[in-house]
Amino acid sequence: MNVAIIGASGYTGLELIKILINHPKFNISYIANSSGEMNVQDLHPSLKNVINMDVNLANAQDVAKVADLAFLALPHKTAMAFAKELLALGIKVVDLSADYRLSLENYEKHYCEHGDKENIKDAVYGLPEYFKEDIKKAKLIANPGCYPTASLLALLPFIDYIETENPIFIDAKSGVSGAGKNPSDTTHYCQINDNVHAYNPFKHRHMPEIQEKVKILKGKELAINFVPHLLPLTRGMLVSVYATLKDDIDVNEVLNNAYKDCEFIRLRDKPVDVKSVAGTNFCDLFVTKNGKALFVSSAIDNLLRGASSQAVVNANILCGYEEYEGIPKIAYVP
Ligand SMILES: NC(=O)C1=CN([C@@H]2O[C@H](COP(=O)(O)OP(=O)(O)OC[C@H]3O[C@@H](n4cnc5c(N)ncnc54)[C@H](OP(=O)(O)O)[C@@H]3O)[C@@H](O)[C@H]2O)C=CC1
Ligand SMILES: CC(=O)N[C@@H](CCC(=O)OP(=O)(O)O)C(=O)O
Repeated sequence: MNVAIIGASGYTGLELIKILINHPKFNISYIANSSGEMNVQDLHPSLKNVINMDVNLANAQDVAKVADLAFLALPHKTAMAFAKELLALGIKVVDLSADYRLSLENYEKHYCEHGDKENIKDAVYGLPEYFKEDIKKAKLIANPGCYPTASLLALLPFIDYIETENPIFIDAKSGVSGAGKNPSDTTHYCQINDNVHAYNPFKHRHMPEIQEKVKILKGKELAINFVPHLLPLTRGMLVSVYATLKDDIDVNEVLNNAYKDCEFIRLRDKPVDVKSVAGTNFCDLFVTKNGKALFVSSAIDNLLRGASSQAVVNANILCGYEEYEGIPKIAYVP
């Protein structure tokens, strides 16, 4: 199947190219950014002698001539304009931005006015472990945020077993590539190097995304206290969930039962780390308890399981391929 990548000059766009070059079923037929008129090797010198393609100025009509499915690796707000046009042209869309992840009401509360109120209703949240049947039938996939991916995979199996009156904390840490390729004061080398800090505590836009999906899947409206941190790493995400158990349960059994048939979840018997998942679609999970205190830890690669490889898994499921086809599994270790 021919596919397009729009936003190919960004960090997640590059990861999409790298995965799709080796994919047994997808063929990259169109790549674009906001300017075009260059070769992909000018954008990404790391792809020299690997792929030789023109980069186009992104245009939905042109996509429709050469592709059946498009990956949108674009900023929020920009993505919805392209998605709307592509869907009208009969192109399936996997959107890596936040534009279709939330209900219309929640989106407009936490982002901005929505420019595609028609399609947001039918978008499917692309967390394969929980929405696979819906993904199979979708035309538009909203790929989850990186923090919600790591947080939901750790938290969801325990929702039925924790005291929901006590605070639930999610302490999350991300590598700097999570902020995209454009540098800012916060991501400047001198600010990030040898440093670590929290940002937007209890106010980050991924908190409502986590809460909304817990409500949909578990029927519970929970106050989840989400605090992200920035780490001096290029890629990687480590999430720690702290909550209180109702009863003395076997926490490993809960996790095992939740994910026993899941290709891309690995249960670890020691606390997880980001390097063991870097370059892969795995989410590694570890759980332990101290009396009623619960600790669940999850690690993903923010650019892959948190974005591009999860997007290709969603496309695999959507197209009726095996979910693991062409998906990276070997980590960048050491
Ligand atoms: N980085 C991460 O870890 C994660 C990112 N995401 C989401 O994925 C999306 C992409 O993120 P990321 O790759 O980090 O972002 P980058 O900032 O690295 O890249 C953005 C891309 O969008 C392109 N672009 C911007 N405006 C336009 C336009 N009007 N027309 C065509 N192309 C345009 C840019 O092209 P140009 O070079 O021409 O400006 C660039 O290729 C975002 O929505 C982000 O929130 C989701 C999960 C994790
Ligand atoms: C380190 C860093 O800045 N991370 C980004 C999240 C990136 C991401 O996955 O989320 P979206 O797709 O919702 O942008 C942030 O905190 O906004």
